[in-house]
Amino acid sequence: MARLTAGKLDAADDERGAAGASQAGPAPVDVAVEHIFHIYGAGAVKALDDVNFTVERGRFVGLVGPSGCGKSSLLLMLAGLMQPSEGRIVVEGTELSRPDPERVGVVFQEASLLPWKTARENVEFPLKVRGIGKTERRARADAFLDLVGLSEFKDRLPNQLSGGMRHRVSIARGFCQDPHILLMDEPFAALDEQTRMTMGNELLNIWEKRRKTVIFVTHSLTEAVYLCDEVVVMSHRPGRILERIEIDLPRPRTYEMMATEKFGRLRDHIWRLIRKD
Ligand SMILES: Nc1ncnc2c1ncn2[C@@H]1O[C@H](COP(=O)(O)OP(=O)(O)OP(=O)(O)O)[C@@H](O)[C@H]1O
Repeated sequence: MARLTAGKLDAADDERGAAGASQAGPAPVDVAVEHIFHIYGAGAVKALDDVNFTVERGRFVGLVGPSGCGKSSLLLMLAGLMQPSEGRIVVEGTELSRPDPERVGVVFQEASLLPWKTARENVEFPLKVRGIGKTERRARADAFLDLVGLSEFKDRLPNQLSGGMRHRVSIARGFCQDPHILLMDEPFAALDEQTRMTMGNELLNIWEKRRKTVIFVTHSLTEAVYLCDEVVVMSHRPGRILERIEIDLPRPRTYEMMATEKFGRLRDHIWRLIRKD
């Protein structure tokens, strides 16, 4: 599997100084979720109830909570794809009122690739839409396909790839757009456990190199603890924030850490919060 050797990626490093997490002092707030309330369909379903939190630049933040608590709704709002009934989302100091893929990119649960385009063309496509020239977009797509270990498969169509490979293409496409903030809605949910673990490690490898701000929705508490700097725990619907939990495990994360007492304590704590709610 490709590692972090793609020189082109260094050249494209984030001009915002996205490695803010490693700089002295607190990193700037990248995303502020300000008192979000949301009601679907003429008051029939109250989905979110005063959701309020901030995410600092360069952090990997998990969003967990019981099924139907409003995680996907919140992510759609963070992507500018849906407006809340009340409250606002502020990204880099500006209110987000519409999709802005240069600032906020999204990787959905379904790999959602265009079936008639090759892996490389799929990764390139959003760059093409943004008017980036062929040479540059191809170089960027190839670098990220290399990073997710798919250099040899870049000319294959999605139906010629395994489920795990399609997800890798999808993740390469998300990072390739080089958004400041990357939203991920259960990107590995459809994968078997082994592929899921591998993909989690690949994602961390890319993130450690790029230090994007990541907001990652998952149902897996193990995955949340393993990947994240912080886990935001939501209540049953209508979703509220129950607690923000700092995951103070060292990086790089390793498989062995999962067997430690600290890892177990963090996971149990989140589980008890969700269960008792
Ligand atoms: N378009 C809609 N119209 C009406 N109700 C909706 C709509 N979309 C979502 N809901 C309801 O809003 C609530 C929150 O849904 P949402 O999909 O955001 O939750 P979730 O936490 O992502 O769920 P899951 O973990 O099961 O994916 C649920 O009760 C859902 O049924």
